Amino acid sequence: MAQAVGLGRLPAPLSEENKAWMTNQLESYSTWQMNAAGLGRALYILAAVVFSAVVCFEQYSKRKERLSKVPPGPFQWPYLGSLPYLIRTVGLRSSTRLREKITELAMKHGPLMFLQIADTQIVVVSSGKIAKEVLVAHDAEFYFRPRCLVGKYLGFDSTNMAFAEGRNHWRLRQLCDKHLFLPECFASYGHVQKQEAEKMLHSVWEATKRGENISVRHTVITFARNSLCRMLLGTAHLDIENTSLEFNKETLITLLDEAFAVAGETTLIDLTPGLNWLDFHGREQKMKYLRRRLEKYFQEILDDRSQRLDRSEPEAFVDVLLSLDEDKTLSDEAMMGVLLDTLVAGTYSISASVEWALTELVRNPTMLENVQNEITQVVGPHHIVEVTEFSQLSYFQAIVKETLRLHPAMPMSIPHMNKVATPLSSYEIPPNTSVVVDYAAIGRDSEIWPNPLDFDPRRFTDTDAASQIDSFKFLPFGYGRRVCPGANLGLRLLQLGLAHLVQGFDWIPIEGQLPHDIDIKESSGAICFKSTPLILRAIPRLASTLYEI
Ligand code: HEM
Repeated sequence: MAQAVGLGRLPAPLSEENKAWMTNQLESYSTWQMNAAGLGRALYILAAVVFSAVVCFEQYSKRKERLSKVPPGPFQWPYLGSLPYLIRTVGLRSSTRLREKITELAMKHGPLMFLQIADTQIVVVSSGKIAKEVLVAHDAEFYFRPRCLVGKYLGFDSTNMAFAEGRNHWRLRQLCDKHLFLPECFASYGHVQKQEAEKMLHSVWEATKRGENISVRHTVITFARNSLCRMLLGTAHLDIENTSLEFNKETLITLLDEAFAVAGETTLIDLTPGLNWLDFHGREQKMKYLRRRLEKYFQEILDDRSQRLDRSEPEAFVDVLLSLDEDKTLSDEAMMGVLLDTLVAGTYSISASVEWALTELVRNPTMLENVQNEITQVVGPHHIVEVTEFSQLSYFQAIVKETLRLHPAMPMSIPHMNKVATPLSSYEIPPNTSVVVDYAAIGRDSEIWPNPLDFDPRRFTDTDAASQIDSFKFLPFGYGRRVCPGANLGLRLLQLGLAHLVQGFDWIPIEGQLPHDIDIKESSGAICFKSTPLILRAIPRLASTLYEI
């Protein structure tokens, strides 16, 4: 046995047998250790799997329970909903087929459809019966508007009429109803509307003398925009040659056209705030820039009108707004919002409707002849039709109503929204759901309208349109608290414009086209125009003195 100085007795070296035994023990220990670690890991994985399964199951059950309460709709992926399908069929940043696709899906899934797109829930209503529940029984619940980029920028932080809510909305509507939209108010601007209609007649006549074809859309937009601008902003600034101020007619036309184009182009990104970060094309930047220009433009008008205001005799609606608001309860933004709202909503919806009516009349020459004969019978050959004569023109009125049924200028409502869970039919609509009423689908419902896609004014010759609206058979102006406030004014200008064009001219397709070559494809966008502008030949049919102004 070895002896080391100061270390005491050292253990004897291991025998070969012991060494082997130890190695064996160590090996089995490390195998055991490895097995234990593996087991731990396995248990950990198992726990994670069980936990995930429980969470998934819970999520699945919740989702199943939630989906069992909401109306039917297309297949929904967890978190993404129907986004992948819509991206595939419509595209993320395209507005072209979105409305069409939604209507198509609703035809497949029923008159009350639920659509989940990422973080946004949408309900689409396409029958009059359910629309009545939304707009009458639950009008107070579905009266709100979802937040969106258009409301933020072009609605001047949702202070305008289309996006304001609660007291602010109610106040704006009261004010506009009382000073602009009541028949006796807009009738007081009758001379302005008449002058603009006569100017339109004159401009078409001049174009026929030059042998030009007529762009009906351009002609009617000019008439509607000029009429509304003069009623809302006054005549002065439209004609003024004032180099120190930015406002002039050209600026206004550009701004309104841009606002109309931007506001109408709803894409999937607009519908779903959670996808706003995908706005690589800078739509938000475009709106921001447009809002700055609109603000500058309208501020100059407000300042200018405030200075020149003769409080005893307001010339235009803007003067009424300013004189009513000496206590400053209406912000400048709210005034700008209302002016922009009414100019854009009014100009383009009236023009789209007149263009559709004339499209159908040229496609059906007998109807055009019949309506011209009726106007000649009632009005005679020596003067141009007056607003007071419209009530005697029953066939003409039927044409207007049939146009609004088959081609409503605003085919879908601006989205409504509920803030609390709301029962609808036998379902429950979760809070913060956007509710879109498909007004076009209601007017084309084959259960109510036989051959719904045929343009047939006889549907309205013997019936009272108001009762059709009250029974929710067609709703061109919406209904309830969000009903179009400009419906009566819109109808008046639509009739005025159409009656002048139809009385003043025979309308025929341009050379090389037959009546039925004129297509009735619809544009995308919130306001639905014919997809290609209507270009026609006009042939004067009255004594030339009637076209002079
Ligand atoms: C043929 C003419 C017109 C048609 C077919 C039409 C149709 C409509 C429709 C369907 C709505 C949406 C209702 C909803 O959200 O459920 C609406 C709203 C609106 N319209 Fe019209 N409109 C016309 C003319 C006008 C005119 C001339 C003006 C103003 C001068 C106007 C101003 C508005 C405004 C401000 C709103 C938003 C109302 C709110 O949210 O409280 N519209 N319109």
